[in-house]
Amino acid sequence: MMPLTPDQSNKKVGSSMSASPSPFLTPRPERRRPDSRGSDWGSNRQDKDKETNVQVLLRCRPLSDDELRSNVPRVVTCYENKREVSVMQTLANKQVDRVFTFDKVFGPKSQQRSIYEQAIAPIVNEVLDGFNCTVFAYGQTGTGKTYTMEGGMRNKGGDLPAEAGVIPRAVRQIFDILEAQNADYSIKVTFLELYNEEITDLLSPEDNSRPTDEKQKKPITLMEDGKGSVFVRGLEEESVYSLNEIYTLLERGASKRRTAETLLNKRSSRSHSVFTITVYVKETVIGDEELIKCGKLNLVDLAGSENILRSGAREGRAREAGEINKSLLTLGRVINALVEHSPHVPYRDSKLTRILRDSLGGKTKTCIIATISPSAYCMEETLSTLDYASRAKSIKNKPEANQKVSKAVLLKDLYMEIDRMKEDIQAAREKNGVYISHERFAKEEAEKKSRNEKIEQLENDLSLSEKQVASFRELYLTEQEQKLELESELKDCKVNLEKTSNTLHGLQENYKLLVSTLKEKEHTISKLLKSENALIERAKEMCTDLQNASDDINLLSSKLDHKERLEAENQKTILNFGSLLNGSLKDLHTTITGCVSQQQKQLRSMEDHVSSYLASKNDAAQTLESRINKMTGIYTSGVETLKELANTLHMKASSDMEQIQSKVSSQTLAVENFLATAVHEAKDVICNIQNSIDEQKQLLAFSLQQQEEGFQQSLTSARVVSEAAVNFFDDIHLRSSRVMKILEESQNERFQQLTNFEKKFKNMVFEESLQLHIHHNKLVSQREKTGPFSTW
Ligand SMILES: Nc1ncnc2c1ncn2[C@@H]1O[C@H](COP(=O)(O)OP(=O)(O)OP(=O)(O)O)[C@@H](O)[C@H]1O
Repeated sequence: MMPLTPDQSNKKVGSSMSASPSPFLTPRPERRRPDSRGSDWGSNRQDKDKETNVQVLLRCRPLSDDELRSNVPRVVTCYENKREVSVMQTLANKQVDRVFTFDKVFGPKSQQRSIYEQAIAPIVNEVLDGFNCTVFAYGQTGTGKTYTMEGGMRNKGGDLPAEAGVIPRAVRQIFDILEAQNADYSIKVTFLELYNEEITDLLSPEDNSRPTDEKQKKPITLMEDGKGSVFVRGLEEESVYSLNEIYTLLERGASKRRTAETLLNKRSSRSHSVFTITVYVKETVIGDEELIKCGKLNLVDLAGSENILRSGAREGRAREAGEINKSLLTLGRVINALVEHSPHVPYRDSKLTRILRDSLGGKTKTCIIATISPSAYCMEETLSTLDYASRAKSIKNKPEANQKVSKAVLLKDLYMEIDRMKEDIQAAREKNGVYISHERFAKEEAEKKSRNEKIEQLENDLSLSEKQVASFRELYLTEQEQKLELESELKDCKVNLEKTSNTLHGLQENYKLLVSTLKEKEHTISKLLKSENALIERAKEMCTDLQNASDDINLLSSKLDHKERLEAENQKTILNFGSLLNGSLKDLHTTITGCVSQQQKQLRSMEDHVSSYLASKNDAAQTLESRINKMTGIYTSGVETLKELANTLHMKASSDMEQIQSKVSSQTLAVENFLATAVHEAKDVICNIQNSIDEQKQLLAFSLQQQEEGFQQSLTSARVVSEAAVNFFDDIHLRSSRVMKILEESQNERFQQLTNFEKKFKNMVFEESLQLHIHHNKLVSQREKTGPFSTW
């Protein structure tokens, strides 16, 4: 490594926040030459036209241990691949997700290293290419701005720890690249703090003669260089030659930063800090001239935007928070004005915005890291940060590479700087007298000596540069000659141009003609299009009709299906009913047959009964007859005996005959009367019996007849019932088959109608497409006739 201008002492200079490479106050444009890395270094004219948006990255920190312990709900989800972050918001009892998109999104699990490699390393490369770049962290207090920007500085062994943030990593990358290129370089750093609108130098050496507060925080002024750029006058600019040196400075500066414990962060930064690293790299160029390339990286850690009540800030802290919010508010207004392209951008309203002027809407390449917390308790601030960052995405900067400075210029600038410093010292002496310690005097003397040596060296370089200027002059002359040649070429070109313009005129006439034909054609085409549209409309209507018809058919077929299903169900029910009825008829039939057979049995038994009864009656009549016959026999024998007795008596006593005769005759008369009455009675009895038998017979016959009639009647009624059931089923069957037939017919009819309609439709479409085709052909032939220039 060969550090350029090894200026061993600290020096006080005006540190510019603008694009001009401090400490060279008047950088001059030099001839452009290709960069050793292959980039078009110094291609400022091209760069000027290139607008780039401010890059906005979002980082969401993990929940802290306290938050995890108290089970704080998370409302933020990061989708790193989609570069989106969504916040779950509850509005009027409804969950609403607000989604924001950024250039890059880093979730709670993302590591310092990956953030650096993905987002910051390319920016550092741009710095080494001669651009001014700014990275700043913005977010609510306690969301990890300082963690992201600083993190852990270095391990005991000097290595970077895993939690090292953007600043230590950027510094390391710069050194690593320059060393690897074996470049001739010089690095200078400044570290300032902006607290309650006062700038202090975090790198100034401690002065033990001053009271504690004063010695640590020397106010420094912000000045404008008259060209719109801002620089900080009196800011310590330290030259650094090694990584360790820079880390020591960083640690010293960081330890001086004002921090305090708030409810939201145990070590809350109460100020904005700006760490600037300026890299000068010597370039070898054609001839003897040496050019110096300069790039600057501003790493800004803003104080946290905070809700004063929630952060628990009071009195001094509250004023602090108020100032912080005020400067952040101005930053917000500046961002809004830039996004809305307002004619006035209120940069001057706060020191923070004055310092960041070139980074917002200027020539610097800027990257904002917005930090948020996933906690539901911080949702309001998270949404405000996301809105802020989203708006910042639209800010456009016009990055320009810093112009390279020749050594001569550098030398001149250094002289001027020395003069100015001398003037400063003189002024200071004249005012109060200045005390400089021996040590410091010796140091400054040594510094002066080395500077003088440097000046000498630069003077040598200057003479070389002058030689180079001479060669450039020659180059200029040749270029002048070339210019003359070009001018004559230009004249020729003009003549050609005139000719071409004449041809163009002719062509324009042609064009007009063509335009009119084109218009006509367009008219025809528009008509054609209209008819086409009409056709399309009709086709659409037909399609809708067809659709409707098909819908109807579908409906009908679904209805038919339904009906068929119903009929099938009905038939099933009827069949069931029929089988049931058949069963019951069979049962009835069996019951009736059983009944008939029973009745027949009964009749038969009755007949048997009657016949046995008649037989018994007959027997009784016969016994009665036999008895009567016997009685008649007895009577006749009695009569004969009586006649014999009368004869004997007649024989025995003739005297008493008359008496006896009279008696006998009376007796006979009596007996005869008795017999006559007995016979009569017997005859009556027989007659009665006969009558009763007849009556019984009649009764039996009548009951038999009635039974038979009843049986016949039940038989006929059963027959009638079964006949009626059969008729009923036949009727149902007939009706269902008729319905089926009707349905089939209607279906066929519909189908026929549809096929007819389809045919008609196809015919129509065919005819219309034919017509279209004919039209189209006509038009094509017309176009072909009118010539090749006509277009559709
Ligand atoms: N990504 C992260 N991973 C782990 N810890 C983190 C992360 N971000 C922040 N922290 C921790 O959260 C705490 C607050 O972070 P930090 O001080 O960086 O916040 P800040 O935004 O700078 O706050 P302030 O604005 O108050 O200075 C610290 O203890 C830090 O270590």
